[in-house]
Amino acid sequence: MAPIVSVSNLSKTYASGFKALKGVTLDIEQGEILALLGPNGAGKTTLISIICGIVNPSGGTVLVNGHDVVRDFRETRAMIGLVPQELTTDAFETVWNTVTFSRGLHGKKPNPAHIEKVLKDLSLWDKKDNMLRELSGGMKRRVLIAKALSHEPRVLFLDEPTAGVDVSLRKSMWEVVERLRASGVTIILTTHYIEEAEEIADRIGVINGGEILLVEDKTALMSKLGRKQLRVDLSHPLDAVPETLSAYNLTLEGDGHCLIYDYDTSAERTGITSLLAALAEAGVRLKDISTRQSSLEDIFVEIVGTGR
Ligand SMILES: Nc1ncnc2c1ncn2[C@@H]1O[C@H](COP(=O)(O)OP(=O)(O)OP(=O)(O)O)[C@@H](O)[C@H]1O
Repeated sequence: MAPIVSVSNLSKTYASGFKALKGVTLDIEQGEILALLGPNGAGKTTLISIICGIVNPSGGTVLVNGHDVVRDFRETRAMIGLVPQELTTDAFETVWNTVTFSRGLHGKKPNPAHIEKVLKDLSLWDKKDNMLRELSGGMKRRVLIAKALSHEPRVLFLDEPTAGVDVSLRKSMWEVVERLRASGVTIILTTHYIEEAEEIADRIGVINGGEILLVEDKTALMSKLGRKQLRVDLSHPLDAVPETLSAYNLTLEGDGHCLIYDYDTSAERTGITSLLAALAEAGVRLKDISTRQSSLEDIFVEIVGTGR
């Protein structure tokens, strides 16, 4: 299937001369959840803004369902919903009117039944006649999502949807995202919460310094770059790693009370069995052993740190 969004060789130089995007190429598949991770200033918002037609590119192209975002602006904009970081609508307007108005802005005919469904899905139905200023922060965020869904977009961009949101609301927003995906909407989210990407994304894109460093299936990424660590707590501290264990690349930590062994999860043999035998052979007595899997966060820090 052709990608729903196709970005090729996209660049953006702002009027100040700053190069925010340097030749970004990225295909987004229909129906997936793609999380874009990157440090502050990486270019995430710039990329999203160009796809949504809010910022003009300096070079390259973006196609949404085959339409160019610059040339066929109306068609592409109608297919996209954008949930920005902040609510900028009139605080004295009601939820119902705000969301209904949003639909009209995209040139769609009124459809009260759709607006009702969106508000119900987002648990905002009982607040439909409230003014925005009467809502809690979390409800205001859900209004932003409702606005973005008002015109039935096929692609939804969420720019840090859960920044500053409490844990339970974050989980309920993830459920909303999951339901949207189940209904066929393609979702791209930027986030600083790596745990969020780990939880809900199908693919992870890492962007830094205006360049895409990697786009990969989440599970494949975790198993390819994920490493495991075996921690061996010792009954008696060691001054140094015994000579006979030098082949294992062990590190001694905790004032000699703990040996750390890094191993590759994808390797056929992890070497754990022979390590444990070698430890016994060397007369090293164990108190406890535990393992730790590197998280997406460890992987992210490694990728961004080395710029690979
Ligand atoms: N209008 C502008 N004029 C000049 N430079 C800009 C403009 N907008 C953004 N930039 C610069 O482009 C770079 C990328 O910004 P962008 O907002 O895309 O990053 P981001 O990845 O979304 O960051 P954050 O995670 O902090 O939201 C930053 O260095 C920023 O200062």
